[in-house]
Amino acid sequence: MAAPKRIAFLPGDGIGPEITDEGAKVMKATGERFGYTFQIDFGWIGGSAIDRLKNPLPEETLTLCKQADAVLLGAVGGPSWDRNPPELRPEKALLGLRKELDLFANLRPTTLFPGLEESSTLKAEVLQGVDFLVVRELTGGIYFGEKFTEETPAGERATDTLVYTEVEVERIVRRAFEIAQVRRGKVTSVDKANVLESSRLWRKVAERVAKEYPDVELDHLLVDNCAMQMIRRPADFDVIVTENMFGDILSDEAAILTGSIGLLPSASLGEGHRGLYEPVHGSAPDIAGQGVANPIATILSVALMFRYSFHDDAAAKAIEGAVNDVIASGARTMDMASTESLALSTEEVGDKVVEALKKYQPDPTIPVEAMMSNDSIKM
Ligand SMILES: NC(=O)c1ccc[n+]([C@@H]2O[C@H](COP(=O)([O-])OP(=O)(O)OC[C@H]3O[C@@H](n4cnc5c(N)ncnc54)[C@H](O)[C@@H]3O)[C@@H](O)[C@H]2O)c1
Ligand SMILES: CC(C)[C@H](C(=O)O)[C@@H](O)C(=O)O
Ligand SMILES: [Mg+2]
Repeated sequence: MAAPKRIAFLPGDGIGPEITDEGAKVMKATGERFGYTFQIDFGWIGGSAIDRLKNPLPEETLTLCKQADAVLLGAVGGPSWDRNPPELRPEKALLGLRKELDLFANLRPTTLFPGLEESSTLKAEVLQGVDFLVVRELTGGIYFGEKFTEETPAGERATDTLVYTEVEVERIVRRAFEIAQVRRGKVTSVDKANVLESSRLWRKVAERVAKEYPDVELDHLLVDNCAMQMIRRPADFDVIVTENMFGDILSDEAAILTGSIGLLPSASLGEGHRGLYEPVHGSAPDIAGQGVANPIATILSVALMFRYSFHDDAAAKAIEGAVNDVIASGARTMDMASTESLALSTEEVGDKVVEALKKYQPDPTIPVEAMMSNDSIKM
């Protein structure tokens, strides 16, 4: 048997521990079926790390992540730390980890699960065929620019700067084109080139890179228009590539198409195989500790781990197929259920995915490569 995969396991805050338990359960069940073993190393991160070690991203956690094949993260943050100084905020850990591991490409797929059309606030006919991927730049832009606050005669003045270099834009745009080549061959580059200098650079680089991918169609949208088109004609999108903050906002908006933010997974990748896998949503302090959070975003993030870090599409597809089967069977956590009384717990949904995974049979008439949509990229 191959060497165990090393997993840095970072549950974090709020619902983080509840959902990552289910993610780990599904990861182990997938391992049993597809021949993997795991060395799972726990690390403190976020608010819980501040409370224990006075540091949102302790050195030992960072080392664990650097030594790992993949990182599985729950979420960080919560009201107890909201008044902390910037260096002692839970979110600082997330940004630090992304930067330290150079995870510049954040993939956030959005697909419609048959049977969940009614969970969305949008009309079912608008949602038919929704299957797109937001490729969010993750280590640059306004999140990482110079920031400071100063006293002025007009009172306090706060500054955040939005900076991108050509190299940063090129590598993320290139990644988007590579992904589009194995999807439906369409990239929408989203910017605010009518106002921002950094967006004008973004657009120029996107156009230059596009020439190397004649099989992929490129179009541009201004971010405000994109926010509107995403709910007006969501099925038209294939790959959306955009800068850090626009990607953050647009990917939460995309949750409305699937019916719940509790369904959206993400993979954060660099140049190598190591990746960080986490749900798009946060620590949901309003429902933490109740055992009602939806674990599917985390479980689907584990599927992305198999696909992008272990290059095993069959295993990834098995998890996604099992989630499809569980949703089709009517199993729902509170956020997806039509009435609260019918809702299952976090753990019950995780158990059902494990059961479905054991029974899951790929369709033998479809080769694995043809089943991929959000799938393989050249890395
Ligand atoms: N990656 C991360 O760790 C991450 C991401 C986003 C926000 N945050 C942090 O999380 C905290 C809360 O942020 P927020 O409330 O703006 O966003 P949130 O995503 O935590 O919650 C928004 C809403 O969605 C619901 N929700 C989220 N995940 C759910 C799930 N799995 N199942 C069912 N319902 C779910 C919540 O109950 C809440 O009503 C903040 O401190 C924020 O900084 C962390
Ligand atoms: C918690 C926060 C720093 C983070 C972000 O803005 O990147 C989150 O919203 C996300 O989408 O992963
Ligand atoms: Mg976000």
